[in-house]
Amino acid sequence: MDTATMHRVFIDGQEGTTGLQIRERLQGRRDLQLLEIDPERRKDPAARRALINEADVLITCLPDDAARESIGWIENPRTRVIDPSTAHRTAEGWVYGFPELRPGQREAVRGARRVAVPGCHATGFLALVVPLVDQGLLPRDARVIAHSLTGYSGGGRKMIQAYEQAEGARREQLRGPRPYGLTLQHKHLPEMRAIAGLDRAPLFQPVVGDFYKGMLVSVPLFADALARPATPAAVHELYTSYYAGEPFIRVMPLGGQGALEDGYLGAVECNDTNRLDVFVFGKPDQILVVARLDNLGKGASGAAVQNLNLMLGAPEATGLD
Ligand SMILES: NC(=O)C1=CN([C@@H]2O[C@H](COP(=O)(O)OP(=O)(O)OC[C@H]3O[C@@H](n4cnc5c(N)ncnc54)[C@H](OP(=O)(O)O)[C@@H]3O)[C@@H](O)[C@H]2O)C=CC1
Ligand SMILES: CC(=O)N[C@@H](CCC(=O)OP(=O)(O)O)C(=O)O
Repeated sequence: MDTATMHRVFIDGQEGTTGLQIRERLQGRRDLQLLEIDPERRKDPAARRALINEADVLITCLPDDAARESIGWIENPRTRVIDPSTAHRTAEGWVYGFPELRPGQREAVRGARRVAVPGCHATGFLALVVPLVDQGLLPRDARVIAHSLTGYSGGGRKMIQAYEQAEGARREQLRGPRPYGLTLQHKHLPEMRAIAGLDRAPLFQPVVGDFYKGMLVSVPLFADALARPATPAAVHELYTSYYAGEPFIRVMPLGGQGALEDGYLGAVECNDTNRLDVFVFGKPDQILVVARLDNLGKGASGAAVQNLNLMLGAPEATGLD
């Protein structure tokens, strides 16, 4: 393909955690031309503005305010946007970039001019909860609880440095898992509630651990609080048929058979892929559903590239599948 027919992509924030991972996934793509900014000028508004308006697709791997600013500089009507930041996930005029979420979503992404990449915790949560709500098993007014265990890369460059450069007593402290979001106001709550169509936000509590990446999002359910009687096997069957044919979502055997090690569920087995594994555990009166993903894969950069491919009419595979 010559450069005149290649899709021009500009990653604003190309040196950050998400930006670097997107670039890695796009390496070697012959249908794309990556517009590179001079590293010395990567925060220079004039240099960024020029590339933004040269691009067919702008990907904003930036803090929320910088992402809003970058998108505000678009003058070229051809420039489409993929925004991995938190700024537009429930905003009017934006498509939520989770193609597998429900029928029609993939088509909506294909035709979209503005796509918001879901948050990593929200990706796991919604993969579990949307099928239950849409199939009428989980009432919209349910009181939903969710936990998430995540690697530290989700906290961006600063947190990565904090973990990787710690020494002495501080290093010892960081070995232990650390619950956070303890005001119960995590920034993913608005998208969790709105996209799932729940009447109220879940009670959500994440934990960060001393490992680079990998994520387990879990939602416990009492069987008698569901809209109709359901066993773990019935919930497993529901997910299996809901996600049938989806290349990146894998419903694992009931009870995690064959996927647990001495009864333990690993958090890192989807790393370096765009995959999300769904697990169903339980006994007759209690059900636990768990999503496993790479927080930097299906939880961020993999999802961004999957959306980019759909928008460009390219094969959906993300380079690291
Ligand atoms: N959708 C998802 O699942 C995920 C999304 N994110 C989101 O993606 C965005 C980036 O996160 P992440 O990659 O982890 O963050 P990082 O901190 O690793 O990277 C952000 C990058 O943006 C640069 N930057 C900051 N301000 C400006 C500016 N005004 N102009 C140009 N560059 C700027 C930073 O440079 P410097 O370091 O020099 O300041 C850094 O290189 C955030 O909004 C985050 O919320 C993150 C993880 C998952
Ligand atoms: C460990 C850690 O701090 N993780 C981040 C994950 C952020 C994320 O997924 O993404 P967005 O920034 O795009 O929302 C957090 O929980 O806020």
